[in-house]
Amino acid sequence: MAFPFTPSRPLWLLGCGNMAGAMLSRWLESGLDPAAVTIVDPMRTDAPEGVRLCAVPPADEPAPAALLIGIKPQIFIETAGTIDALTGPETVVISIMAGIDGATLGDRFARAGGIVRLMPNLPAALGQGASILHICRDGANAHDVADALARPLGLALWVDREALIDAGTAVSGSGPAFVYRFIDAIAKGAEKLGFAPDQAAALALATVGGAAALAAASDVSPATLADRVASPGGTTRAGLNILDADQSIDSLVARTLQAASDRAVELAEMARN
Ligand SMILES: NC(=O)C1=CN([C@@H]2O[C@H](COP(=O)(O)OP(=O)(O)OC[C@H]3O[C@@H](n4cnc5c(N)ncnc54)[C@H](OP(=O)(O)O)[C@@H]3O)[C@@H](O)[C@H]2O)C=CC1
Ligand SMILES: O=C(O)[C@@H]1CCC=N1
Repeated sequence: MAFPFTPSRPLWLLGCGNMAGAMLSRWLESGLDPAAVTIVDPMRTDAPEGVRLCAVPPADEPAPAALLIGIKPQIFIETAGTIDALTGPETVVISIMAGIDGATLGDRFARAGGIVRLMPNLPAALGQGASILHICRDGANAHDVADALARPLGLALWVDREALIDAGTAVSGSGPAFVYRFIDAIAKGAEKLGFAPDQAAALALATVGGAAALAAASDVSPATLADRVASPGGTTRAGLNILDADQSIDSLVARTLQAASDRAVELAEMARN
C-alpha cells in the first residue's frame, strides 16, 4: 500500500530519536515523500534531506493526517496538552511509547479522530522489524493509516487485546536488546576458548545471524533445527545439556520478559497518576 501522506496531508513525528528515527529512515527508503514529513524534536540538529525539522510544534497549521508520538513515556503527561492541540478529527495519533495505555491516550487526546498504539523494534531500520498494533480509537481511517506505516518496517501484527501490546513490548520491542546480550555472551565465551576479541565477535554475529536466517527460511521449528545440529552423544548435546538443565534458559528468558512486561504496566500506572 502507498503511503497516505502528502505535503497537504502530512505526517508529523513528535520526538524523533533512536526508534522513530529508525522508522523514518525505512519509510523514506520505501518511498515516503520527505516533503510530507515534519519532525518536531528540540534535540535534533539535522533531518533527512527534504524533511522539515522544527524545535517546537509549528503554529497555525492545519492538523496533520498522522502524528507519531516518539518521546519517552516518562515525559508524556507534561507533553500531552501540546500534542492534543496539534490534532484534529482528521488526525490519527500513533503512539510508540512503552506502557502508556489506550485509556490514558483517549483521555488526553479529545480531538484526534483515531488513536493507535504501535510497538515497533529497532530492526525496523532494515525492514526486518516486528510491530504490534492495536486500535484504541477507530476513526480517521486509523487502521489503514497505521498499517501503511507498519508494513514497510517488517512483520505487522494487529491485536484485539491491548494487553498484548505490553507483552509484545517485552518480546519484540525490547527483544533485540536481549538477543544482543546473547550475541555478546557467545563472543565472551569464544574469547575464553581462545579466540581473539575481533574473531570472537565476528563468529558470534555470523552464527546468530545465520541461525536466525535459516530458522526464518525453514519449514521446521527451531527445536527441530537444534536437534539437527546436535548429533547423538556429540558436542552440541553436551552444550544443550547445560542450557536445558533445570530449564535454565527457558526460566531465565521467561523472567527477563516478565520483568520487561511488568515495567510497561508500571509506566502505564505512572502516567495515570
Ligand atoms: N528504542 C527502542 O528500541 C524502542 C523504543 N520505543 C519507544 O519509543 C519511544 C522513544 O524511545 P527512543 O527512541 O529510544 O528514545 P530517544 O530518547 O532516542 O528519542 C526520544 C526523542 O524525543 C525528544 N524529545 C524530548 N522531549 C521532547 C518534546 N517535548 N518534543 C519533541 N521531542 C522531544 C528527545 O530529546 P531528548 O534527548 O532531549 O530527551 C529524543 O530526541 C519511547 O516511548 C519508547 O518506549 C518503542 C519500541 C522500541
Ligand atoms: O526500553 C524501553 O522502554 C523501550 C520500549 C521497548 C524498547 N525500548
